[in-house]
Formats: sequence, C-alpha cells, structure tokens
Amino acid sequence: MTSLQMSAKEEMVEKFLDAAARGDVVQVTAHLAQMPSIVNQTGYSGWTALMLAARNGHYSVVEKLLSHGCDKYSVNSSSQTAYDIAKFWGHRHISNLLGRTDEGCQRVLPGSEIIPQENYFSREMLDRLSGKRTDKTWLEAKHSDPDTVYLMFSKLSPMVSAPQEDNGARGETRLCRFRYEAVKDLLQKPATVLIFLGVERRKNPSSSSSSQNNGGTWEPPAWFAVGTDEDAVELLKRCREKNCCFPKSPNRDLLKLNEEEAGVVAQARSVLCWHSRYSFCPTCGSSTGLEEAGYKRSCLNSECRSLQGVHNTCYPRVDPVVIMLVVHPDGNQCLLGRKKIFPTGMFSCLAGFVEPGESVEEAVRREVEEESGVKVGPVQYVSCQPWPMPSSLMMGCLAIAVSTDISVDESEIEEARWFSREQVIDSMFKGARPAFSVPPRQTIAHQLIRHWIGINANL
Ligand SMILES: NC(=O)C1=CN([C@@H]2O[C@H](COP(=O)(O)OP(=O)(O)OC[C@H]3O[C@@H](n4cnc5c(N)ncnc54)[C@H](O)[C@@H]3O)[C@@H](O)[C@H]2O)C=CC1
Ligand SMILES: [Mg+2]
Ligand SMILES: [Mg+2]
Ligand SMILES: [Mg+2]
Ligand SMILES: [Zn+2]
Repeated sequence: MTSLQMSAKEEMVEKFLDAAARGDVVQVTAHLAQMPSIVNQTGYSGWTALMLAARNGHYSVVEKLLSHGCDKYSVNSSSQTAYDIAKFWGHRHISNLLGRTDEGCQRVLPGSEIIPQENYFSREMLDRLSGKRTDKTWLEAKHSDPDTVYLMFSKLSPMVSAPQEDNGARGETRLCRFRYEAVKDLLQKPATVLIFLGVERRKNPSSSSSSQNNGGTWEPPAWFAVGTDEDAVELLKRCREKNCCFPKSPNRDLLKLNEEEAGVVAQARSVLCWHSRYSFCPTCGSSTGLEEAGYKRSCLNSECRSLQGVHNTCYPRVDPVVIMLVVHPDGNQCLLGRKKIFPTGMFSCLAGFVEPGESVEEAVRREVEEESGVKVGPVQYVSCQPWPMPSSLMMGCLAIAVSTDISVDESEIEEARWFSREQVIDSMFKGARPAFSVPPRQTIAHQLIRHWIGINANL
C-alpha cells in the first residue's frame, strides 16, 4: 500500500468517525456500504465510531453500527467501553441498548469450549439408588449386613481420623467407617437420624466381601450416615482408629478429605443439616417425622395442607447460588472481590443466592451489579459445585462485563478490583510478588479463575 493510499484510507476513517460523532446516519451508512471493515476502526483519538456516537447520544447511529456487527466490547485508552461512555454522559437509552445480552463470549473468551476440571465435593462414589428408599425390606436387610458402612456425624460434623500435625505427618484426613455392631444401639435411639446414602459403584466383590441378596447374587456394600446427639467424647471411644475427631470448622476441615469421601460428605451433611432445621412443619408448626430413608420429612398432623400434593417443605433443600468470574471487555483482566471475613490478602469470585423467579444469567447480572457496580452482558455456564455449608449448589459462570467502573456494596464487599492476567497467574502459581492470594483449590472460585487462565493461555 502506498503512502497516498494510506492517507486516503485514514481520511475516510476520519470522515466516517466525524459522521458518527455528528449523528449523520446517512453518511455513516454510505461509508459502511463502501467499506464494511471500517466499522471497528479507530482514529487519532483511539475512539471507535460507536464510542463517539455513544458520547454524543446518537441512538440511531449506535443501532446502525451494531447492526453492522460493530464490536461493542472494545475499549479506549482509558479502558472505557461505549457502554461506559454512554452511561457517563447520561444517555440511558444508549447504555440500555449496549448493555443488552447477546453474542460476545467467543470474542472475549475464544476457546472457551475447554472442559473444566471436576470440582471438589462433586464426585459421586456411590450410586444413590433412590428407588430403594421406599423399600423397607431391602433397607432393613442392609442395616445388619456385615458389609454395610456407617459414617458417624455429631453436630453435623463427620468423625474423621486426622493426621497428627505436631509430628509433621502428612497423611490424609479420612472418614471413620463403622460396621453394624458398632452402631446398632445408636440406631434404636429416637433422636438418631439415619440416612441411606447409596451403594458402592464397584462391580466385583473383593475377597473379603460376602454380601448377597436373597437370590444369592453379590451386591455392593451400602452406606448410611448416622446423625446423633450423643456425647462426642463417648462416640470417639467407639472407633479403633488413631487421632479421631469431629472437626470444628467445616469450611476448613472438610476440604482435607480425598475427592471421593468429600462427595459422600457433601451428600450426607446437607441432608443432615436439613433434618436438624426442619423438626417442625413450616406450614402448621406440628412435629415432622422422617421417611424414605432420610429423604423426606412429613408433617405428623393429619389435617396439614402439606400432606396434599407435592410440597417442597417435605424434601431436602438445595439453595442455588451463582458464582462468577467477571471478565473485563478487553479479555485480559478479571474482577475479584474480598469480604471482610476473608483471610488477609485473599480475593475471590463474586457470588450470591439466586432469588425466586430468577434465571441463572439474571442472578449473575444482578449480584455483580449489586456488589461491584459493574454491568454484565453475556454469561456462560462453566460447571457447578455442591457446597454443603449447609446446602448450596454453586453454579459457576464466566461473565463478560460491559462496563468497567467499580463501586462496591460495602455491606458485603470490602474491596473489588480488576486484576490483570499476569497478576492472576503470579498469584495462582506463587510468583515472586503476588498481588493477592487466591482461594483454596477445593473451591469452585479457584477453579473458575484457573479455567479462565486456561482459556487465555490458548490465545
Ligand atoms: N465454593 C466457593 O468457591 C464459594 C462459596 N460461596 C458460598 O456461596 C454462598 C452465597 O454467597 P454470598 O456472597 O454470601 O451470597 P449473597 O451475595 O446473596 O449475600 C448473602 C446474603 O443473602 C441473603 N440470602 C438470600 N438467600 C439466602 C439463602 N438461601 N441462604 C442464606 N442467605 C440468603 C442473606 O441475607 C445473606 O447474608 C455463601 O454462603 C458461601 O457459602 C461463596 C463464595 C465462594
Ligand atoms: Mg450479594
Ligand atoms: Mg455475595
Ligand atoms: Mg444476594
Ligand atoms: Zn404441618
């Protein structure tokens, strides 16, 4: 290309940008017809036609540019999108238009089809066999089966054998497993809650297993959770393993189990938490009784409305929560926040409960805007994590910001910041001077951040 052609092209770009800034939709259309690739060009100011039209409130030019595939996520030298500019200058109709959801994931997150890692607490080691929950004969036979495994919970905490920290041992924290003989007295007590968790998924009997059903075929061992109010010190005496305890801090101690046992605990703990909170019927206040091997609680008042039809008060709760890594429109920064209760220096993904009648995508947009003031456009689901404190289901998403100014909701978030990809990599892989610390690897927050780095690494 000669210098004369270059300047002719530059001249055309400047004329196009000028038309957009003046709101001359006829001229803008003519330029786009003559040279479609002009749509995302920037002039000397580093602003696109969309930014200029947004600055001056020219709605029809903005519409025209968007209809020609203009990139609404590009940023000027101050990291502002056209959305930011329209909002700053008070052109609400334009910021609403630019804030609408549509395409955009592929541009900001190319390669986002990468399969995410499995999350902690999500592994299903047991087959839940929900059909057996109403089969009393089968369940009773399993109770006394010598292969059946019982897990013991006190105050919603499972008995574990923990490695001794003082002598530097680095063993694994493991669930203590009991046989029928060691718990049968507890099963007779009215306050005990017994939950059928499922049967092991393994297909072949090990040499020590002898469990058979009535037809004589081998069946994999069944697992139950026992929730009891008995004295914890006395309960610990029942176990032959060393260093047993009921950990005090679920948020910290339950993250030390292996993946398989963590999955079983996620199931057992959430159901036990629900029983501990639903002793009385939320509809009429009468006492409730346990049914279906621990998966139902029904009101004992025969007149109660909750006994007609399907009532969600009768079944264990799952509370949906959205958790999202918000990606800057430039694709190279992400938004992380910290709550006051976080350890010093730790930043994590924003999160919040889904409200009734709300989609996952809308919950992501609402929570991000409430907590950080940042507006989100496209939302992409990545993976989820059961979080048994007490019964959240964390739905992990990547979300693309359409605005970049931060204004935190101080009642919930102490600080929120954009971190560059380099800062995130440095913090995650313990670089020389990490800007912050990341949440532990067992959290979906950690995995979402890692997932985003993985996507970017493919650029
Ligand atoms: N696994 C992970 O990586 C992470 C897990 N989490 C979990 O997500 C949950 C939700 O995140 P937040 O930012 O606290 O939510 P949030 O931003 O919605 O604010 C929490 C507030 O929402 C209200 N709320 C609405 N529905 C509720 C419900 N069903 N249960 C309890 N409170 C409810 C309460 O006033 C509560 O204080 C947390 O409880 C936490 O356990 C949060 C961040 C990371
Ligand atoms: Mg919130
Ligand atoms: Mg929150
Ligand atoms: Mg909320
Ligand atoms: Zn009732």
